[in-house]
Amino acid sequence: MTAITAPDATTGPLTSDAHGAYLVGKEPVLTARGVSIDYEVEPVVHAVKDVSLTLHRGEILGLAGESGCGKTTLAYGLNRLLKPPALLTSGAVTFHDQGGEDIDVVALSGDALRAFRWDKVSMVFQGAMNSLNPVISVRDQIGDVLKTHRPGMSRAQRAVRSAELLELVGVDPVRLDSYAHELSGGMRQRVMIAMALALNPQVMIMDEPTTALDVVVQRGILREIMRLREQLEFAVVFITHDLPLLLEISDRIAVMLRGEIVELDTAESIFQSAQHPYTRRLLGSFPSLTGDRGSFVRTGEGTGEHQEGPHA
Ligand SMILES: Nc1ncnc2c1ncn2[C@@H]1O[C@H](COP(=O)(O)OP(=O)(O)OP(=O)(O)O)[C@@H](O)[C@H]1O
Repeated sequence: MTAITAPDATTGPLTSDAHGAYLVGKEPVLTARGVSIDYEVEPVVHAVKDVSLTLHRGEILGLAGESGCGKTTLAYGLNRLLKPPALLTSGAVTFHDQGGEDIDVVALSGDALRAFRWDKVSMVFQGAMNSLNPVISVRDQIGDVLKTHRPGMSRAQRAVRSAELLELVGVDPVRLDSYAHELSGGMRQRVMIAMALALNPQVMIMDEPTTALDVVVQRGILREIMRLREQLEFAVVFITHDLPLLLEISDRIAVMLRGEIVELDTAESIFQSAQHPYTRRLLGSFPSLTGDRGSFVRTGEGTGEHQEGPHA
């Protein structure tokens, strides 16, 4: 088996071909069993149907499928972010905490639920970069997360941690004094990722985290996420329409069709030997995945993005 090396921060593919090797011996961190979620409207929308999956420590699990298949609804269900008319009608979601405790996510409420979100599982939303508060500095926004969830931290400790978090995501800590409008889209998204990382979550759910950004900025941020995942060992549920991208970054990919997971396998197997006709159709709908050029997906060759700097 090929040895795993950290991808170079500035050049080369986002991740190595041996990615799937991360799963060997890894414990589960989040499991969903028989999860069904409806939107209680007229007529009822069965958005997620009997979904079961296991996310392992440090794993990147890609969720693929066309618009409306239920990816976001499932992700919200995993993090207990569903709001009416969405309702989890059946199933279990269990978080397997680092200390060995199993947490019944569906049963959480009140303070325990608030602590669980951010602390154990955090989320970077689609378009999150637009949700930074325009009248509060980056310092105070990161500080607020720390103040709420780590009340024992002093102001000085919060300042140190906030600077460290910006450095982690490739933003110069002088930006702590900036406001959202003073930052580029890429920087704002990096700040959102810094906030999601603030409490050292064991799982991050990322829903189209870079879709609104241009390709060079997107790849810079993704590379940072890949590097941080190796450094901090959080697991990622990564949602995007961009199947070529998912094949490149994911350890495993779950393919959703009309609320169900129709195929779940390693990225390699999905690419080489997809079993479900829908998966094959989905792969076929991306010209870059077919023919000779398809090879760039697993190697990063020929994408013309090697000259890009790390702080795009
Ligand atoms: N508030 C709502 N009320 C009723 N139906 C909804 C609501 N939100 C989503 N749905 C429906 O639930 C289904 C799943 O939607 P969801 O947003 O989870 O899909 P998705 O795969 O994430 O799509 P996209 O990639 O476009 O975000 C769709 O049929 C959608 O129309």
